[in-house]
Amino acid sequence: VCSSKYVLSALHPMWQGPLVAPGGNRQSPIDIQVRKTVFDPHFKPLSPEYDPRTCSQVWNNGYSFLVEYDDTTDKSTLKGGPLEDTFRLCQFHFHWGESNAWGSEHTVDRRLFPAELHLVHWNSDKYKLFEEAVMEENGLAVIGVFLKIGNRHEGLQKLVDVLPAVRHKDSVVEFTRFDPACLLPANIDDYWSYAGSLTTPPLSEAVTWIIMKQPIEVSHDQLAVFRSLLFTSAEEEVQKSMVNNFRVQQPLKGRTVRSSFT
Ligand SMILES: NS(=O)(=O)c1ccc(C(=O)O)c(S(=O)(=O)NCCc2ccccc2)c1
Ligand SMILES: [Zn+2]
Repeated sequence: VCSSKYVLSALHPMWQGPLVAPGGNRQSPIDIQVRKTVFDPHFKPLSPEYDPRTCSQVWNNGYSFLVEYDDTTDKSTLKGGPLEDTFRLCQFHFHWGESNAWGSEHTVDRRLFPAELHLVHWNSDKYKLFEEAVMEENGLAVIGVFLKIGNRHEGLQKLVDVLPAVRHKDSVVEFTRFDPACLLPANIDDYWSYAGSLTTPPLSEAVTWIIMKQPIEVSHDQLAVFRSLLFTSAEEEVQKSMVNNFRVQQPLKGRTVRSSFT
């Protein structure tokens, strides 16, 4: 399990974090200007190998909902692509808007998507724990997948069906045997990669981002269930809809975005 309450509970009021982390020169998210990306012929095929049995729970941390995986062994890993080491899956979550017009964190030539999926992995070759890896520049690898409105996503529906059980902040529900590979697009060979950061506090500059070119399709109704979640806990008088949980875009600061395709 890679995210702990103490960090995240302080998350909500400042979840956008400072506009630019003090001294940050590799902050995320960014706009991917396709014509400025550089093809890297050395990228290997990306090889996600996920074991659905490592899926453990869904919790609402007051910022998004996280689907958490048991990351005490190398059962669900990501290798290849731009990565030199083996990275262990610890959680996935989403960012979305109050309307279908926006919601993603990254953009492609300024194009916004209604939502974005992040699969968070940490470098288990070099570090023993997520909390260690998150402090290191090669510590994390996050796969980003854009969501667009279209056909209902059958694989996602199992997750959508349990979301009402985690409506409030700090609620948790058991969730097992979910294969996150079903949320990847058909084509995982075409992606962009750049050196960036967490988009939530502590905004650590530890992330190798791998952004898929091909979006996945989800239905309007499925995304509407995301918006039925709440930022607030059951005790709070005023309930706030969990929407627009994305960070503002950050300056590229001279970074190169590499592509796996021409
Ligand atoms: N958009 S993102 O991929 O950058 C991201 C968003 C949310 C979280 C999270 O934990 O909620 C995470 S996390 O799982 O990496 N946790 C980061 C906060 C944290 C740091 C150190 C120890 C525990 C939690 C990442
Ligand atoms: Zn994220």
